[in-house]
Amino acid sequence: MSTAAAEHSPGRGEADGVAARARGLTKAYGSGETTVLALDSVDVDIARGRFTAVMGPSGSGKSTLMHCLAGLDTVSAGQVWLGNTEITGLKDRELTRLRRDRIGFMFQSFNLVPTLNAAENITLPMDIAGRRPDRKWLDQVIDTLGLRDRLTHRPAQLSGGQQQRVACARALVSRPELIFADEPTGNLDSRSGLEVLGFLREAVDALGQTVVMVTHDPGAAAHSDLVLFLADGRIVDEMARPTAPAVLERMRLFAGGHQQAPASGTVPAGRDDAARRED
Ligand SMILES: Nc1ncnc2c1ncn2[C@@H]1O[C@H](COP(=O)(O)OP(=O)(O)OP(=O)(O)O)[C@@H](O)[C@H]1O
Repeated sequence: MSTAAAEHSPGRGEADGVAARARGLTKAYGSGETTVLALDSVDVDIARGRFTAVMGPSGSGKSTLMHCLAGLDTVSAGQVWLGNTEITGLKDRELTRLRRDRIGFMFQSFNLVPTLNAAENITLPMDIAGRRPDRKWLDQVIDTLGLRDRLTHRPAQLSGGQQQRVACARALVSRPELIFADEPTGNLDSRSGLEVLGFLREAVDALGQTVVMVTHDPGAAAHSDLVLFLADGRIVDEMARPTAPAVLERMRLFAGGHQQAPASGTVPAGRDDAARRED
């Protein structure tokens, strides 16, 4: 099915066009009888200035979709655009530059450099690229994420939630067009998970960023504006203004008998209580 996230977005200001788009996106792994069709002709529009969650049973193609939209993986067929740039067909070097300049990534493992302090970790990608961060924006990100008094701490001196906030700031610092978050709360206790979701929400609401988050957790998905449901490599449904019970119910419908219970440490739903800072 084709999604039209921009039309479905709730009233948090107008969505401003499409940040990423795929048409007929197909990804097959292997060949012959062992071929796995991870994505089966997916059409999707990711609305700019929105928080989109991608859900689905294990193996439904969530990570593959994210990797193909982010230019981290090649496609077997179809087209992908970031803004107006078609990324399918770009050469490796062009893709590397596009990812560096226009996309932010947050993964389950924070990938912070242990010998660098928080401030150095935040600006590392820009330092590597030889670019200077916009000081005003950097300050805004640091304050929004509540990291001002943690900047000189190294990762080992920070809690899991604080480390994930640093990872979030690092993803935001170049003011990317699109932030991809793969299970960003997966390694966190529920309170830290809530914090991170609150900050992703704020990145969208206060800083105007666009976030796509892959998650297994209906409570986490409930913080988004729109949930896309994947099953067997296809987008089979979407839900605007999600709530955790409604997402869980929809997951049950699409899991085809092997429904996943939310993991322990599941993040409770609700946006309003999400931004509690524990400093
Ligand atoms: N490198 C690969 N080689 C072969 N098959 C792969 C590869 N990567 C993914 N697949 C297969 O593609 C399908 C989709 O995988 P993907 O990781 O995108 O699913 P997912 O929904 O993210 O799963 P999970 O929730 O378990 O992370 C699965 O059947 C998987 O086994």
